[in-house]
Amino acid sequence: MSIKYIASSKLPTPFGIFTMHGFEEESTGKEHVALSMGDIDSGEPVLARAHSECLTGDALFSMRCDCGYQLEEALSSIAKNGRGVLLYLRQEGRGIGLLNKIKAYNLQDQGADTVEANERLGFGADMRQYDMCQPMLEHLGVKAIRLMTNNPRKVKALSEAGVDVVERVSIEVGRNPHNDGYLNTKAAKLGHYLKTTAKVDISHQDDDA
Ligand SMILES: Nc1nc2c(ncn2[C@@H]2O[C@H](COP(=O)(O)OP(=O)(O)OP(=O)(O)O)[C@@H](O)[C@H]2O)c(=O)[nH]1
Ligand SMILES: [Zn+2]
Repeated sequence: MSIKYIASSKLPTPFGIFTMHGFEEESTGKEHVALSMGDIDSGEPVLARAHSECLTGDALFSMRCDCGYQLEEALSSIAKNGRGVLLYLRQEGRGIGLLNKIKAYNLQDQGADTVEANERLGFGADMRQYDMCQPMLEHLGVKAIRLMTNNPRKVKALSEAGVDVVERVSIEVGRNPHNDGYLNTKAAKLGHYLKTTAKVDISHQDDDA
């Protein structure tokens, strides 16, 4: 994929001062951002996250998913570590876009799980691509990463795209009653490395009492 580097600036956050780098996909015009901190071009593996956009979780405090919590955890871990990079990838709703994600949420409100909802709308469960990551990391001088993710497909896709992922670092945060089922579905159907919460069906417990 052809990616054009556009500009960099400071980005002060509650976690520390990052440098923000803006990139543009030449074929689609999609804009992606990298936030970096510390020395990331020394060749030493860099703590990294490739975070796909989730407007609802990242900006609107949604508790339906774990995205906002993971974004915060990733930035906080990078700051504590003193060096690292977060790629903020503009592929909302696992690549189906915001408005389709709202349609998918509507189906989930009626009982579908996150995978079934995508499929009912005619999409695959996960439509994302990670081809932009390698050129973004190369521009930043990053040679190898320790990737914060629970998603085995992400590790595989990044490796296949030419990124040297030397380690997977677990990032399991933010489980709550609103995203419990969503996280269990991610583990069961998408293969995420997440502890699942056991569901005990108590609906018939008193039937013979
Ligand atoms: N279609 C759809 N997309 C969702 C739903 N919930 C969250 N998303 C999107 O899923 C993506 C989550 O991306 P990541 O944070 O990279 O998470 P991940 O691939 O599950 O893997 P991790 O690295 O373990 O977090 C974002 O693009 C969200 O907008 C949903 O119910 N339906
Ligand atoms: Zn989300």
